[in-house]
Amino acid sequence: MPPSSLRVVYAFAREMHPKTSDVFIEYGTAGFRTKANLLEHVVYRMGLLAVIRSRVKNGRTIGMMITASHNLEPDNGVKLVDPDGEMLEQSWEEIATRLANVSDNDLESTTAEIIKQVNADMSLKASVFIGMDTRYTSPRLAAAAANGVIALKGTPKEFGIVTTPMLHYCVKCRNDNTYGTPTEEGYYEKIVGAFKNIRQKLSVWGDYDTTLYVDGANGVGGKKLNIIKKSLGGELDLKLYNLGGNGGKLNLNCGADFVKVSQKAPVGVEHAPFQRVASLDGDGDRLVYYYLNDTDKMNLLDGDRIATLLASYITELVTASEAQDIRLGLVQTAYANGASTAYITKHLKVPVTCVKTGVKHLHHAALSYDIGVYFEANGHGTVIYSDKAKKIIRKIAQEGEPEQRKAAQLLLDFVDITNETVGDAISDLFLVETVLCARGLSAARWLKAYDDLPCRQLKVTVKDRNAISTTDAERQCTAPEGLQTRINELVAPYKHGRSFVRPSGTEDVVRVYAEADTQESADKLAAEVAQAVFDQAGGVGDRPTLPV
Ligand SMILES: CC(=O)N[C@H]1[C@@H](OP(=O)(O)O)O[C@H](CO)[C@@H](O)[C@@H]1O
Ligand SMILES: [Mg+2]
Repeated sequence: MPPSSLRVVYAFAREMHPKTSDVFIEYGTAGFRTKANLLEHVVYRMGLLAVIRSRVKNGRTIGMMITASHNLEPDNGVKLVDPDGEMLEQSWEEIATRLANVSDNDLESTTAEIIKQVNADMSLKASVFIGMDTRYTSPRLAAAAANGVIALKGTPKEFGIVTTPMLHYCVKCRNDNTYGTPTEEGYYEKIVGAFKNIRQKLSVWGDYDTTLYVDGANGVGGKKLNIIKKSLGGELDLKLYNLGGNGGKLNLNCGADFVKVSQKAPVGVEHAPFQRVASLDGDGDRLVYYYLNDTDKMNLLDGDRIATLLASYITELVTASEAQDIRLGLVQTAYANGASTAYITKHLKVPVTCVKTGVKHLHHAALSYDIGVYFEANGHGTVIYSDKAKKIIRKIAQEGEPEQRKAAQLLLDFVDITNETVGDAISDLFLVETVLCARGLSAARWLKAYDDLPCRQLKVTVKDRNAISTTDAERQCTAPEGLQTRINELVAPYKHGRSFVRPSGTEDVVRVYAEADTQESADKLAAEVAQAVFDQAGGVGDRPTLPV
Protein backbone atom coordinates (compact mmCIF):
# COMPACT_ATOMS: atom_id res chain seq x y z
CA MET A 1 0.00 0.00 0.00
CA PRO A 2 1.49 3.40 -0.93
CA PRO A 3 2.41 5.58 2.06
CA SER A 4 -0.03 8.35 1.11
CA SER A 5 -3.05 6.12 1.56
CA LEU A 6 -1.64 4.88 4.89
CA ARG A 7 -1.47 8.54 6.00
CA VAL A 8 -5.25 8.72 5.54
CA VAL A 9 -5.62 5.61 7.68
CA TYR A 10 -3.75 7.15 10.62
CA ALA A 11 -5.52 10.48 10.28
CA PHE A 12 -8.78 8.52 10.41
CA ALA A 13 -7.61 6.65 13.52
CA ARG A 14 -6.79 9.91 15.31
CA GLU A 15 -10.13 11.35 14.35
CA MET A 16 -12.43 8.38 14.90
CA HIS A 17 -10.71 6.17 17.47
CA PRO A 18 -8.30 8.42 19.36
CA LYS A 19 -6.26 7.18 22.28
CA THR A 20 -7.94 8.92 25.18
CA SER A 21 -6.11 7.41 28.10
CA ASP A 22 -2.51 7.00 29.19
CA VAL A 23 -3.26 3.94 31.30
CA PHE A 24 -0.89 1.16 30.17
CA ILE A 25 -2.84 -1.83 28.92
CA GLU A 26 -1.47 -5.33 28.44
CA TYR A 27 -2.48 -8.35 26.35
CA GLY A 28 -3.13 -10.62 29.35
CA THR A 29 -4.33 -14.17 30.04
CA ALA A 30 -7.23 -13.66 27.67
CA GLY A 31 -6.45 -10.60 25.55
CA PHE A 32 -7.04 -6.98 26.53
CA ARG A 33 -9.64 -6.49 29.19
CA THR A 34 -10.60 -3.31 31.06
CA LYS A 35 -13.35 -0.69 31.34
CA ALA A 36 -15.13 -0.55 28.00
CA ASN A 37 -14.64 3.21 27.62
CA LEU A 38 -10.84 2.75 27.54
CA LEU A 39 -10.87 0.28 24.71
CA GLU A 40 -11.97 1.83 21.45
CA HIS A 41 -8.51 2.74 20.17
CA VAL A 42 -7.17 -0.63 21.36
CA VAL A 43 -9.79 -2.55 19.40
CA TYR A 44 -9.23 -0.41 16.28
CA ARG A 45 -5.51 -1.10 16.49
CA MET A 46 -6.15 -4.83 16.98
CA GLY A 47 -8.11 -4.61 13.72
CA LEU A 48 -4.91 -3.35 12.09
CA LEU A 49 -2.89 -6.10 13.77
CA ALA A 50 -5.35 -8.83 12.76
CA VAL A 51 -4.84 -7.83 9.12
CA ILE A 52 -1.07 -7.98 9.52
CA ARG A 53 -1.40 -11.37 11.23
CA SER A 54 -3.64 -12.67 8.44
CA ARG A 55 -1.06 -11.61 5.84
CA VAL A 56 1.77 -13.26 7.77
CA LYS A 57 -0.38 -16.40 7.63
CA ASN A 58 -0.74 -16.11 3.84
CA GLY A 59 -4.19 -14.59 3.94
CA ARG A 60 -5.71 -17.21 6.26
CA THR A 61 -8.54 -15.90 8.41
CA ILE A 62 -7.90 -14.43 11.87
CA GLY A 63 -10.62 -13.96 14.51
CA MET A 64 -11.41 -11.01 16.80
CA MET A 65 -13.75 -11.50 19.72
CA ILE A 66 -15.13 -8.54 21.60
CA THR A 67 -15.85 -9.73 25.13
CA ALA A 68 -14.85 -9.50 28.76
CA SER A 69 -16.15 -13.00 29.49
CA HIS A 70 -17.13 -13.33 33.17
CA ASN A 71 -16.34 -9.72 34.10
CA LEU A 72 -19.21 -7.41 34.99
CA GLU A 73 -21.09 -5.34 32.40
CA PRO A 74 -18.95 -2.12 32.46
CA ASP A 75 -15.86 -4.05 31.32
CA ASN A 76 -15.12 -5.24 27.84
CA GLY A 77 -12.17 -6.69 25.97
CA VAL A 78 -10.77 -8.07 22.78
CA LYS A 79 -8.91 -11.26 21.99
CA LEU A 80 -7.42 -12.46 18.73
CA VAL A 81 -7.89 -15.96 17.35
CA ASP A 82 -5.21 -17.66 15.23
CA PRO A 83 -5.99 -19.55 11.99
CA ASP A 84 -6.47 -22.99 13.56
CA GLY A 85 -8.96 -21.54 15.99
CA GLU A 86 -6.47 -21.36 18.85
CA MET A 87 -5.49 -18.32 20.90
CA LEU A 88 -3.06 -15.77 19.43
CA GLU A 89 0.53 -17.04 19.36
CA GLN A 90 2.23 -15.92 22.53
CA SER A 91 5.12 -14.13 20.83
CA TRP A 92 2.57 -11.72 19.30
CA GLU A 93 1.17 -10.68 22.68
CA GLU A 94 4.06 -8.29 23.19
CA ILE A 95 3.51 -6.86 19.68
CA ALA A 96 -0.18 -6.39 20.45
CA THR A 97 0.68 -4.65 23.72
CA ARG A 98 3.13 -2.33 21.97
CA LEU A 99 0.63 -1.35 19.29
CA ALA A 100 -2.15 -0.80 21.82
CA ASN A 101 -0.08 1.62 23.93
CA VAL A 102 1.71 3.89 21.45
CA SER A 103 0.49 7.47 21.11
CA ASP A 104 -1.68 8.40 18.13
CA ASN A 105 1.32 10.26 16.73
CA ASP A 106 3.47 7.12 16.84
CA LEU A 107 0.82 4.77 15.50
CA GLU A 108 1.97 5.12 11.90
CA SER A 109 5.67 4.47 12.56
CA THR A 110 4.99 1.65 15.03
CA THR A 111 2.66 -0.12 12.59
CA ALA A 112 5.33 0.18 9.89
CA GLU A 113 7.94 -1.23 12.30
CA ILE A 114 5.72 -4.18 13.15
CA ILE A 115 4.99 -4.91 9.49
CA LYS A 116 8.73 -5.00 8.92
CA GLN A 117 9.50 -7.00 12.06
CA VAL A 118 7.03 -9.79 11.21
CA ASN A 119 7.80 -9.58 7.51
CA ALA A 120 4.19 -9.18 6.38
CA ASP A 121 3.51 -8.99 2.67
CA MET A 122 0.99 -6.14 2.63
CA SER A 123 -0.05 -6.87 -0.96
CA LEU A 124 -1.76 -10.12 0.10
CA LYS A 125 -5.47 -10.45 0.85
CA ALA A 126 -6.44 -10.51 4.52
CA SER A 127 -9.57 -11.85 6.19
CA VAL A 128 -10.81 -11.19 9.72
CA PHE A 129 -13.90 -12.70 11.43
CA ILE A 130 -15.37 -10.47 14.14
CA GLY A 131 -17.73 -11.63 16.89
CA MET A 132 -19.07 -9.96 20.03
CA ASP A 133 -20.84 -10.78 23.27
CA THR A 134 -24.07 -9.20 24.55
CA ARG A 135 -22.57 -6.16 26.34
CA TYR A 136 -24.12 -2.85 25.32
CA THR A 137 -20.63 -1.52 24.54
CA SER A 138 -19.81 -4.41 22.18
CA PRO A 139 -21.42 -3.16 18.90
CA ARG A 140 -19.44 0.08 19.06
CA LEU A 141 -16.20 -1.81 19.69
CA ALA A 142 -16.97 -4.34 16.95
CA ALA A 143 -17.41 -1.40 14.56
CA ALA A 144 -14.02 -0.02 15.62
CA ALA A 145 -12.50 -3.45 14.98
CA ALA A 146 -14.01 -3.57 11.49
CA ASN A 147 -12.73 -0.04 10.80
CA GLY A 148 -9.23 -1.18 11.72
CA VAL A 149 -9.48 -4.15 9.37
CA ILE A 150 -10.78 -2.04 6.49
CA ALA A 151 -8.10 0.61 7.12
CA LEU A 152 -5.37 -1.84 6.10
CA LYS A 153 -7.51 -3.17 3.25
CA GLY A 154 -8.46 -6.41 4.92
CA THR A 155 -11.92 -7.95 4.63
CA PRO A 156 -13.90 -8.06 7.86
CA LYS A 157 -16.82 -10.42 8.29
CA GLU A 158 -19.06 -9.60 11.20
CA PHE A 159 -20.81 -12.48 12.98
CA GLY A 160 -22.76 -10.27 15.37
CA ILE A 161 -23.51 -11.79 18.77
CA VAL A 162 -21.87 -15.23 19.09
CA THR A 163 -20.18 -17.14 21.89
CA THR A 164 -16.39 -16.93 21.96
CA PRO A 165 -16.06 -20.65 21.06
CA MET A 166 -18.43 -20.23 18.10
CA LEU A 167 -16.09 -17.61 16.68
CA HIS A 168 -13.06 -19.88 17.25
CA TYR A 169 -14.95 -22.68 15.52
CA CYS A 170 -15.85 -20.50 12.51
CA VAL A 171 -12.24 -19.33 12.11
CA LYS A 172 -11.01 -22.93 12.17
CA CYS A 173 -13.66 -24.04 9.63
CA ARG A 174 -12.86 -21.12 7.31
CA ASN A 175 -9.22 -22.20 7.20
CA ASP A 176 -9.84 -25.97 7.22
CA ASN A 177 -13.03 -26.95 5.46
CA THR A 178 -12.80 -30.55 6.68
CA TYR A 179 -13.69 -29.31 10.18
CA GLY A 180 -17.15 -27.95 9.33
CA THR A 181 -19.06 -24.99 7.89
CA PRO A 182 -17.88 -21.57 9.13
CA THR A 183 -21.25 -20.24 10.27
CA GLU A 184 -23.34 -20.31 13.43
CA GLU A 185 -25.72 -22.71 11.67
CA GLY A 186 -22.76 -24.90 10.69
CA TYR A 187 -21.78 -25.04 14.36
CA TYR A 188 -25.26 -26.19 15.37
CA GLU A 189 -25.34 -28.77 12.59
CA LYS A 190 -22.05 -30.34 13.63
CA ILE A 191 -22.08 -30.13 17.41
CA VAL A 192 -25.79 -30.44 18.18
CA GLY A 193 -26.23 -32.88 15.27
CA ALA A 194 -23.57 -35.20 16.73
CA PHE A 195 -25.21 -34.98 20.16
CA LYS A 196 -28.57 -36.00 18.73
CA ASN A 197 -26.86 -38.84 16.87
CA ILE A 198 -25.18 -40.23 19.94
CA ARG A 199 -28.30 -39.90 22.07
CA GLN A 200 -30.22 -42.04 19.60
CA LYS A 201 -27.65 -44.79 20.19
CA LEU A 202 -27.87 -44.54 24.00
CA SER A 203 -30.91 -45.43 26.03
CA VAL A 204 -31.93 -43.38 29.04
CA TRP A 205 -31.46 -45.56 32.13
CA GLY A 206 -30.49 -45.63 35.79
CA ASP A 207 -30.51 -42.33 37.65
CA TYR A 208 -30.13 -40.13 34.58
CA ASP A 209 -32.89 -37.55 34.16
CA THR A 210 -33.30 -35.82 30.78
CA THR A 211 -34.22 -32.49 32.43
CA LEU A 212 -31.37 -30.02 32.75
CA TYR A 213 -31.62 -26.56 34.30
CA VAL A 214 -29.27 -23.94 32.89
CA ASP A 215 -27.96 -20.64 34.33
CA GLY A 216 -27.14 -18.55 31.25
CA ALA A 217 -25.31 -15.79 33.23
CA ASN A 218 -27.51 -13.28 31.33
CA GLY A 219 -25.05 -13.61 28.48
CA VAL A 220 -24.74 -15.01 24.99
CA GLY A 221 -24.49 -18.72 25.89
CA GLY A 222 -28.02 -18.94 27.28
CA LYS A 223 -29.40 -17.14 24.24
CA LYS A 224 -27.78 -19.65 21.91
CA LEU A 225 -29.06 -22.59 23.99
CA ASN A 226 -32.52 -21.10 23.58
CA ILE A 227 -32.10 -21.49 19.82
CA ILE A 228 -30.70 -25.02 20.19
CA LYS A 229 -33.42 -26.05 22.66
CA LYS A 230 -36.08 -26.08 19.97
CA SER A 231 -34.18 -28.60 17.89
CA LEU A 232 -33.43 -31.05 20.69
CA GLY A 233 -36.75 -32.89 20.62
CA GLY A 234 -37.05 -35.23 23.59
CA GLU A 235 -33.32 -35.92 23.88
CA LEU A 236 -32.72 -33.24 26.48
CA ASP A 237 -35.25 -30.96 28.14
CA LEU A 238 -33.52 -27.64 28.83
CA LYS A 239 -35.04 -25.27 31.36
CA LEU A 240 -33.22 -22.01 30.80
CA TYR A 241 -32.74 -19.22 33.36
CA ASN A 242 -30.81 -15.95 33.30
CA LEU A 243 -31.26 -15.27 29.61
CA GLY A 244 -30.77 -11.53 29.99
CA GLY A 245 -34.44 -10.51 30.36
CA ASN A 246 -36.27 -9.37 33.52
CA GLY A 247 -33.55 -6.89 34.42
CA GLY A 248 -30.97 -9.67 34.90
CA LYS A 249 -27.47 -8.21 34.67
CA LEU A 250 -24.62 -9.99 32.91
CA ASN A 251 -22.61 -12.17 35.33
CA LEU A 252 -24.04 -10.32 38.35
CA ASN A 253 -24.44 -12.91 41.13
CA CYS A 254 -24.82 -15.58 38.50
CA GLY A 255 -22.81 -17.49 35.94
CA ALA A 256 -20.01 -20.06 36.13
CA ASP A 257 -17.40 -17.79 37.72
CA PHE A 258 -19.76 -16.61 40.47
CA VAL A 259 -20.84 -20.17 41.23
CA LYS A 260 -17.30 -21.54 41.27
CA VAL A 261 -15.65 -18.79 43.29
CA SER A 262 -18.42 -18.03 45.80
CA GLN A 263 -19.58 -21.66 45.95
CA LYS A 264 -23.11 -20.24 46.09
CA ALA A 265 -26.17 -20.84 43.90
CA PRO A 266 -26.81 -18.05 41.38
CA VAL A 267 -29.74 -15.68 41.62
CA GLY A 268 -32.46 -16.00 39.00
CA VAL A 269 -32.58 -19.82 38.90
CA GLU A 270 -35.42 -21.84 40.37
CA HIS A 271 -34.02 -24.74 42.34
CA ALA A 272 -35.40 -28.18 43.05
CA PRO A 273 -33.53 -30.53 45.40
CA PHE A 274 -30.92 -32.63 43.58
CA GLN A 275 -31.84 -31.14 40.19
CA ARG A 276 -28.60 -30.65 38.29
CA VAL A 277 -27.92 -27.16 36.97
CA ALA A 278 -25.36 -26.19 34.32
CA SER A 279 -23.93 -22.71 34.79
CA LEU A 280 -22.30 -20.89 31.86
CA ASP A 281 -20.14 -17.78 31.89
CA GLY A 282 -20.80 -14.51 30.05
CA ASP A 283 -19.24 -15.45 26.70
CA GLY A 284 -20.12 -19.14 26.77
CA ASP A 285 -16.69 -20.68 27.13
CA ARG A 286 -16.89 -21.93 30.71
CA LEU A 287 -19.19 -24.46 32.30
CA VAL A 288 -19.69 -25.79 35.81
CA TYR A 289 -22.49 -27.95 37.18
CA TYR A 290 -24.02 -27.96 40.63
CA TYR A 291 -27.05 -29.10 42.56
CA LEU A 292 -28.58 -28.17 45.88
CA ASN A 293 -29.55 -31.03 48.15
CA ASP A 294 -32.69 -31.19 50.32
CA THR A 295 -31.15 -28.83 52.86
CA ASP A 296 -30.12 -26.37 50.12
CA LYS A 297 -26.44 -27.29 50.51
CA MET A 298 -24.39 -26.41 47.47
CA ASN A 299 -22.70 -29.30 45.66
CA LEU A 300 -20.35 -28.07 42.97
CA LEU A 301 -19.18 -30.09 39.97
CA ASP A 302 -16.44 -27.94 38.50
CA GLY A 303 -13.97 -28.18 35.64
CA ASP A 304 -11.94 -30.86 37.45
CA ARG A 305 -15.05 -33.04 37.69
CA ILE A 306 -15.91 -32.48 34.03
CA ALA A 307 -12.35 -33.39 33.03
CA THR A 308 -12.38 -36.62 35.03
CA LEU A 309 -15.85 -37.57 33.74
CA LEU A 310 -14.85 -37.05 30.10
CA ALA A 311 -11.43 -38.68 30.47
CA SER A 312 -12.85 -41.80 32.10
CA TYR A 313 -15.57 -42.20 29.43
CA ILE A 314 -13.11 -41.69 26.57
CA THR A 315 -10.76 -44.23 28.20
CA GLU A 316 -13.67 -46.67 28.41
CA LEU A 317 -14.48 -46.25 24.70
CA VAL A 318 -10.83 -46.44 23.62
CA THR A 319 -10.46 -49.67 25.62
CA ALA A 320 -13.71 -51.14 24.26
CA SER A 321 -12.69 -50.32 20.70
CA GLU A 322 -9.34 -52.01 21.40
CA ALA A 323 -7.54 -49.12 19.76
CA GLN A 324 -3.82 -49.58 20.26
CA ASP A 325 -1.20 -46.96 20.75
CA ILE A 326 -3.47 -44.07 21.81
CA ARG A 327 -2.03 -42.17 24.75
CA LEU A 328 -4.60 -40.17 26.70
CA GLY A 329 -3.51 -37.50 29.15
CA LEU A 330 -5.04 -34.78 31.26
CA VAL A 331 -3.85 -31.20 31.74
CA GLN A 332 -4.69 -29.08 34.79
CA THR A 333 -3.45 -25.95 36.54
CA ALA A 334 -2.45 -25.37 40.15
CA TYR A 335 -6.11 -24.46 40.85
CA ALA A 336 -7.15 -28.09 40.27
CA ASN A 337 -8.41 -29.61 43.47
CA GLY A 338 -5.77 -31.89 44.97
CA ALA A 339 -8.38 -34.66 45.31
CA SER A 340 -9.05 -34.59 41.57
CA THR A 341 -5.37 -34.96 40.74
CA ALA A 342 -5.08 -37.91 43.13
CA TYR A 343 -8.21 -39.52 41.60
CA ILE A 344 -6.90 -39.11 38.05
CA THR A 345 -3.48 -40.56 38.73
CA LYS A 346 -4.37 -43.28 41.23
CA HIS A 347 -7.85 -44.35 40.10
CA LEU A 348 -8.07 -43.49 36.40
CA LYS A 349 -4.34 -44.11 35.96
CA VAL A 350 -4.15 -41.32 33.43
CA PRO A 351 -1.02 -39.13 33.26
CA VAL A 352 -1.48 -35.52 34.40
CA THR A 353 0.47 -32.41 33.39
CA CYS A 354 0.24 -29.22 35.47
CA VAL A 355 0.74 -25.92 33.60
CA LYS A 356 0.39 -22.18 34.15
CA THR A 357 -3.06 -20.59 34.28
CA GLY A 358 -4.56 -19.64 30.92
CA VAL A 359 -6.14 -21.85 28.32
CA LYS A 360 -3.34 -21.32 25.83
CA HIS A 361 -0.94 -23.12 28.18
CA LEU A 362 -3.32 -26.01 28.74
CA HIS A 363 -4.12 -26.37 25.05
CA HIS A 364 -0.45 -26.40 24.17
CA ALA A 365 0.37 -29.10 26.74
CA ALA A 366 -2.63 -31.21 25.66
CA LEU A 367 -1.21 -31.34 22.13
CA SER A 368 1.53 -33.66 23.37
CA TYR A 369 -1.00 -36.47 23.98
CA ASP A 370 -2.86 -38.46 21.30
CA ILE A 371 -6.02 -37.48 23.16
CA GLY A 372 -5.57 -34.52 25.49
CA VAL A 373 -8.28 -33.55 28.00
CA TYR A 374 -7.66 -30.12 29.51
CA PHE A 375 -9.72 -28.14 31.96
CA GLU A 376 -9.20 -25.27 34.32
CA ALA A 377 -10.99 -25.83 37.63
CA ASN A 378 -13.26 -22.91 36.72
CA GLY A 379 -14.80 -24.96 33.90
CA HIS A 380 -12.83 -23.78 30.88
CA GLY A 381 -11.60 -26.66 28.80
CA THR A 382 -12.09 -29.19 26.06
CA VAL A 383 -10.68 -32.37 24.54
CA ILE A 384 -8.32 -32.45 21.58
CA TYR A 385 -7.69 -35.45 19.38
CA SER A 386 -4.57 -35.87 17.25
CA ASP A 387 -4.94 -36.77 13.58
CA LYS A 388 -3.32 -40.08 14.44
CA ALA A 389 -5.97 -40.87 17.08
CA LYS A 390 -8.81 -39.89 14.74
CA LYS A 391 -7.44 -42.06 11.98
CA ILE A 392 -7.13 -45.12 14.23
CA ILE A 393 -10.67 -44.66 15.58
CA ARG A 394 -12.15 -44.15 12.10
CA LYS A 395 -10.52 -47.32 10.85
CA ILE A 396 -11.91 -49.38 13.74
CA ALA A 397 -15.35 -47.81 13.26
CA GLN A 398 -15.33 -49.22 9.74
CA GLU A 399 -13.35 -52.41 9.96
CA GLY A 400 -13.42 -53.59 13.58
CA GLU A 401 -15.38 -56.43 15.18
CA PRO A 402 -19.02 -55.46 16.01
CA GLU A 403 -18.34 -54.51 19.66
CA GLN A 404 -15.18 -52.60 18.73
CA ARG A 405 -17.03 -50.83 15.92
CA LYS A 406 -19.83 -49.80 18.24
CA ALA A 407 -17.40 -48.20 20.72
CA ALA A 408 -15.41 -46.51 17.96
CA GLN A 409 -18.58 -45.09 16.40
CA LEU A 410 -19.66 -43.66 19.74
CA LEU A 411 -16.21 -42.15 20.08
CA LEU A 412 -16.48 -40.54 16.63
CA ASP A 413 -19.78 -38.91 17.63
CA PHE A 414 -18.11 -37.78 20.85
CA VAL A 415 -15.30 -36.20 18.81
CA ASP A 416 -17.89 -34.36 16.67
CA ILE A 417 -19.70 -32.96 19.73
CA THR A 418 -16.36 -31.52 20.85
CA ASN A 419 -15.24 -28.03 19.89
CA GLU A 420 -11.55 -28.83 19.72
CA THR A 421 -10.48 -25.23 19.13
CA VAL A 422 -11.10 -23.95 22.67
CA GLY A 423 -13.13 -24.55 25.83
CA ASP A 424 -16.81 -24.31 24.93
CA ALA A 425 -19.65 -24.35 27.47
CA ILE A 426 -22.26 -25.52 24.95
CA SER A 427 -20.15 -28.31 23.49
CA ASP A 428 -18.97 -29.35 26.99
CA LEU A 429 -22.57 -29.41 28.21
CA PHE A 430 -23.49 -31.88 25.47
CA LEU A 431 -20.40 -33.98 26.25
CA VAL A 432 -21.26 -34.14 29.96
CA GLU A 433 -24.90 -34.98 29.22
CA THR A 434 -23.75 -37.77 26.92
CA VAL A 435 -21.58 -39.38 29.59
CA LEU A 436 -24.17 -38.99 32.36
CA CYS A 437 -26.77 -40.60 30.08
CA ALA A 438 -24.45 -43.42 28.97
CA ARG A 439 -23.62 -44.22 32.59
CA GLY A 440 -27.11 -43.65 34.02
CA LEU A 441 -25.76 -41.07 36.46
CA SER A 442 -27.48 -38.38 38.49
CA ALA A 443 -25.40 -35.37 39.54
CA ALA A 444 -25.27 -36.75 43.09
CA ARG A 445 -23.81 -40.05 41.87
CA TRP A 446 -21.38 -38.20 39.59
CA LEU A 447 -20.16 -36.32 42.69
CA LYS A 448 -19.44 -39.61 44.48
CA ALA A 449 -16.39 -40.36 42.27
CA TYR A 450 -14.17 -38.56 44.83
CA ASP A 451 -14.45 -36.01 47.63
CA ASP A 452 -13.10 -32.54 46.85
CA LEU A 453 -10.76 -31.01 49.38
CA PRO A 454 -12.41 -27.85 50.75
CA CYS A 455 -10.81 -24.80 49.13
CA ARG A 456 -10.97 -21.01 49.11
CA GLN A 457 -9.88 -18.31 46.66
CA LEU A 458 -9.23 -14.73 47.75
CA LYS A 459 -8.03 -11.58 46.04
CA VAL A 460 -5.53 -9.11 47.49
CA THR A 461 -4.98 -5.64 46.07
CA VAL A 462 -1.34 -4.54 46.01
CA LYS A 463 0.56 -1.57 44.61
CA ASP A 464 2.09 -3.55 41.76
CA ARG A 465 0.87 -7.11 41.30
CA ASN A 466 3.82 -7.86 39.01
CA ALA A 467 6.04 -7.64 42.09
CA ILE A 468 4.94 -11.26 42.54
CA SER A 469 6.85 -13.78 40.40
CA THR A 470 6.23 -17.51 40.32
CA THR A 471 7.75 -20.73 39.05
CA ASP A 472 6.85 -24.46 38.89
CA ALA A 473 3.53 -23.87 37.08
CA GLU A 474 2.80 -21.01 39.52
CA ARG A 475 2.93 -23.28 42.56
CA GLN A 476 6.00 -21.56 44.04
CA CYS A 477 6.58 -17.86 44.51
CA THR A 478 10.07 -16.50 43.73
CA ALA A 479 9.47 -12.83 44.54
CA PRO A 480 9.12 -10.89 46.74
CA GLU A 481 11.85 -12.55 48.70
CA GLY A 482 10.69 -14.41 51.77
CA LEU A 483 7.03 -14.72 50.77
CA GLN A 484 7.28 -18.40 49.77
CA THR A 485 9.05 -19.23 53.04
CA ARG A 486 6.20 -17.54 54.91
CA ILE A 487 3.58 -19.44 52.87
CA ASN A 488 5.36 -22.73 53.66
CA GLU A 489 5.28 -21.89 57.37
CA LEU A 490 1.59 -21.05 57.21
CA VAL A 491 0.67 -24.21 55.27
CA ALA A 492 2.70 -26.61 57.46
CA PRO A 493 0.25 -27.08 60.35
CA TYR A 494 -2.74 -27.85 58.10
CA LYS A 495 -3.73 -31.39 57.21
CA HIS A 496 -3.81 -31.68 53.38
CA GLY A 497 -2.85 -28.00 53.37
CA ARG A 498 -1.77 -26.40 50.08
CA SER A 499 -1.63 -22.76 49.09
CA PHE A 500 -0.14 -20.61 46.35
CA VAL A 501 -0.35 -17.02 45.12
CA ARG A 502 -0.02 -15.46 41.66
CA PRO A 503 -0.77 -12.14 39.96
CA SER A 504 -4.02 -12.28 37.96
CA GLY A 505 -3.71 -11.75 34.22
CA THR A 506 -7.22 -10.34 33.90
CA GLU A 507 -7.73 -8.23 37.04
CA ASP A 508 -5.49 -5.89 38.99
CA VAL A 509 -5.20 -8.25 41.96
CA VAL A 510 -3.07 -11.02 43.42
CA ARG A 511 -4.97 -14.29 43.68
CA VAL A 512 -4.64 -16.51 46.73
CA TYR A 513 -5.64 -20.17 46.66
CA ALA A 514 -5.77 -22.51 49.64
CA GLU A 515 -7.09 -25.98 50.33
CA ALA A 516 -7.15 -28.11 53.46
CA ASP A 517 -9.10 -30.93 55.07
CA THR A 518 -11.99 -28.75 56.32
CA GLN A 519 -13.67 -25.63 54.93
CA GLU A 520 -12.84 -23.78 58.12
CA SER A 521 -9.15 -24.60 57.71
CA ALA A 522 -9.13 -23.71 54.00
CA ASP A 523 -10.78 -20.35 54.77
CA LYS A 524 -8.33 -19.63 57.58
CA LEU A 525 -5.26 -20.66 55.58
CA ALA A 526 -6.38 -18.51 52.61
CA ALA A 527 -6.84 -15.51 54.89
CA GLU A 528 -3.45 -16.01 56.55
CA VAL A 529 -1.71 -16.24 53.18
CA ALA A 530 -3.65 -13.17 51.99
CA GLN A 531 -2.28 -11.28 54.99
CA ALA A 532 1.25 -12.42 54.14
CA VAL A 533 0.80 -11.16 50.58
CA PHE A 534 -0.59 -7.87 51.85
CA ASP A 535 2.33 -7.42 54.28
CA GLN A 536 5.16 -8.55 52.03
CA ALA A 537 4.00 -7.51 48.54
CA GLY A 538 2.81 -3.94 49.08
CA GLY A 539 -0.86 -4.34 50.00
CA VAL A 540 -3.14 -1.33 49.55
CA GLY A 541 -6.42 -0.54 51.30
CA ASP A 542 -7.62 -2.67 54.21
CA ARG A 543 -5.45 -5.55 55.44
CA PRO A 544 -7.30 -8.86 54.92
CA THR A 545 -8.87 -10.16 58.11
CA LEU A 546 -9.03 -13.68 59.47
CA PRO A 547 -12.42 -15.39 59.55
CA VAL A 548 -14.08 -15.14 62.97
C1 LIG B 1 -8.16 -18.58 38.86
C2 LIG B 1 -8.87 -18.37 37.59
O1 LIG B 1 -9.97 -18.90 37.44
N1 LIG B 1 -8.26 -17.61 36.66
C3 LIG B 1 -8.86 -17.35 35.37
C4 LIG B 1 -8.70 -15.90 34.98
O2 LIG B 1 -7.32 -15.64 34.86
P1 LIG B 1 -6.46 -14.81 35.90
O3 LIG B 1 -5.13 -14.66 35.23
O4 LIG B 1 -6.43 -15.66 37.13
O5 LIG B 1 -7.18 -13.53 36.16
O6 LIG B 1 -9.33 -15.68 33.72
C5 LIG B 1 -8.74 -16.41 32.65
C6 LIG B 1 -9.44 -16.03 31.38
O7 LIG B 1 -10.78 -16.35 31.40
C7 LIG B 1 -8.82 -17.91 32.94
O8 LIG B 1 -8.15 -18.62 31.93
C8 LIG B 1 -8.20 -18.21 34.31
O9 LIG B 1 -8.38 -19.55 34.66
MG1 LIG C 1 -15.30 -16.82 29.31
